[in-house]
Amino acid sequence: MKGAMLRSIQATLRRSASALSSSSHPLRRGFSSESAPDRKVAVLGAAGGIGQPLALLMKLNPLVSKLALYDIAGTPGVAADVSHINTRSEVAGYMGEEQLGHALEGSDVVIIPAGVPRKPGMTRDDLFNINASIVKSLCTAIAKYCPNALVNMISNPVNSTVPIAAEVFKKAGTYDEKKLFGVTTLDVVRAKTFYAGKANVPVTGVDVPVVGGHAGITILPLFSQATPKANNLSDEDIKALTKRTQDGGTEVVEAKAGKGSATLSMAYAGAIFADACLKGLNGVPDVVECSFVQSSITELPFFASKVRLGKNGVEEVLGLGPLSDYEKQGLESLKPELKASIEKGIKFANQS
Ligand SMILES: NC(=O)c1ccc[n+]([C@@H]2O[C@H](COP(=O)([O-])OP(=O)(O)OC[C@H]3O[C@@H](n4cnc5c(N)ncnc54)[C@H](O)[C@@H]3O)[C@@H](O)[C@H]2O)c1
Ligand SMILES: O=C(O)C[C@H](O)C(=O)O
Repeated sequence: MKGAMLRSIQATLRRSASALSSSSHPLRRGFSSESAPDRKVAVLGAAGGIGQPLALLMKLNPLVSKLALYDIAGTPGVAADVSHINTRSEVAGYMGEEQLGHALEGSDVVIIPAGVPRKPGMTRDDLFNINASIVKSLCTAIAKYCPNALVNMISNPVNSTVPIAAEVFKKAGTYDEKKLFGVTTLDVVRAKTFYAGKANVPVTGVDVPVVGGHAGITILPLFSQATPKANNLSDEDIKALTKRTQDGGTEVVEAKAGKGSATLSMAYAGAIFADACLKGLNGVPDVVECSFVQSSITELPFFASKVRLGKNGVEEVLGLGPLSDYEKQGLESLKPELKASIEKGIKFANQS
């Protein structure tokens, strides 16, 4: 019995490794390691629940030549572990504030999953008091040591931490709106999974844009634009899918029952988004992902929508496209909450 189980696990691992090494895998498409330019990626919060699997996935990405893993504790072990994987990038671990500058220097992309996660009963905004200060100090260091890097903000509440980062960069004189991203890819990942399940279509071909922000009703999946089109979904189905996408984070927080929030699916989503940023930097055409960025597609200064990525980061913020009446309502309902979260971040960054 044990032998059969072991053989089955080994077969699964072999299949996963072979899928990852295939040039059609989303994390490998675009360049072979031989033709890709040198790119340094830094992960801040690398010893955490998201940081560790994200470090693994970035180590598997052939577009990365240097991987810097930074945390306030625990990075030497994570870095030693990940560094033994026989892929392109050189890995270095950095621990404690005095090593943060070295971790950041020369970075092309900085991914930030540093900070505390939710426990059941908490909103993402309940994390503000702790995470706002963490993000502020990390962004101050980014402005000093790698002001040209693309910043992928994962730390919650994203609706406030992205405006905080923007204000810190403005004060430092380094702000470039094309280079700051709130990572909302997990909302897209969830919307695709839930839609494929309900519509009974293969998930690999599914696309669903998700706009707005990254908390509760500010997460607005646009199922009217989902592809392939599903004719078997009722209005009630779309409402249920919307609610499940909006509550996806809470579903995981409750299932983990006090042991944190989404880490593995977030690491996957974070790796997909960072890979898209790297492809854009490398000049791969037509790289489009949803992200929470500085925006003028609504009256709000930051908004998540489809974004075309290029050699300088954001190349174009794409519009919302045609919305159903239900989505139009959702859009109007989310604006006051999103506006308040953005303003809270801006106020925090400027008062302390
Ligand atoms: N954007 C999203 O879709 C999304 C999804 C899931 C989680 N998150 C958020 O990501 C964050 C991290 O979640 P997690 O589950 O990995 O938490 P975690 O507690 O497991 O890990 C966080 C890590 O951050 C480190 N850290 C704390 N202060 C730091 C600092 N000043 N500098 C560097 N590192 C620091 C901790 O030492 C820890 O290793 C949370 O805020 C969570 O809400 C966002
Ligand atoms: O829900 C959380 O607190 C974490 C994250 O924002 C998520 O969407 O899973």
